[in-house]
Amino acid sequence: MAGVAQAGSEEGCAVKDRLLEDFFKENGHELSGLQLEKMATFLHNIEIFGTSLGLIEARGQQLIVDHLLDSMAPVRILEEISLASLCDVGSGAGFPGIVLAIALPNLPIVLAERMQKRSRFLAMMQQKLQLDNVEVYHGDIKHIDRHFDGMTFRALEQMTCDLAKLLLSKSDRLFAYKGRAVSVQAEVAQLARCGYRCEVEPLAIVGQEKERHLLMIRKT
Ligand SMILES: C[S@@+](CC[C@H](N)C(=O)[O-])C[C@H]1O[C@@H](n2cnc3c(N)ncnc32)[C@H](O)[C@@H]1O
Repeated sequence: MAGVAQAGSEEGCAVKDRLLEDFFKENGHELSGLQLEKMATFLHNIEIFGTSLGLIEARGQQLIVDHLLDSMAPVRILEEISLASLCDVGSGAGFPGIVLAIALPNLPIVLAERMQKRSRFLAMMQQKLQLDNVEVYHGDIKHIDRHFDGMTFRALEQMTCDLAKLLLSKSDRLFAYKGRAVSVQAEVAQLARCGYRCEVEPLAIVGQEKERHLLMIRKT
C-alpha cells in the first residue's frame, strides 16, 4: 500500500499501477491496461499540480478512495441508462468527469468549469490522456447552449428547486454525488414538493467509511 503514495519515478508509477488495479478490482471495476495507465497518469498529475493550482489536497490512498473510486462508484448505473451525452458540472480537478471519461470511452462528456486555472488543467488532462470523448467548456453552466442526456455533479452545491430547474433545462437527467442519507432525504423532500422525480441509490466503496449516495433527478 505504501507504493500508492509514490508518484515521482517510473518505478513509483509501475507500483502505483499494480495497486490501482487491485483497488479497482476490489470495487468490481474491470479496466483495461490502457484505462489503468490513464487513471495512474491522471492521479500522478493531480499529485504534482493539485496544491499549486488549488485543485485538491488529498494524496495517495485517500486520493484513490475518496476521489477516484468515489467518482467511479455510479459507473454501472450510468452504463445501464445508456446515455448518449453527459456534462460534468463544476469538474474542478476532474472528479468525476475525467474519471468517468476514462471508464466510459464511448460516452461524449463535456467538462464544464468556470475557474480558468481549473479548466486549463482539465484541457491539459484531455490532451495528455488523449481523451477523444472529452470537451472542456470554460464558463458558467448557466451560459452553456447545449442539451445533454445527463449531467453529473459532485461537491457543487446543495440541490435546490431553482438549481434543478436550471440544470433540467439543459439535461434530461441529473446525477448528484451525495453524502449522508439524512441530508439527501431532505433534498429529495424539497425537490418532490417542486414536482421533480427523485431516486436515491446507496454507493458502496471498499475502504470508504463515509456514507455515499447517488441522487437521480428527472422532471415528472
Ligand atoms: C467544490 S468544487 C468540486 C470539484 C469537483 N467536482 C470535485 O468533486 O472535486 C466545485 C467546482 O465547481 C465549479 N463551479 C461552481 N459553480 C459552477 C457553475 N455554475 N458553472 C461551472 N462551474 C462551476 C467551481 O469553480 C469549482 O471548481
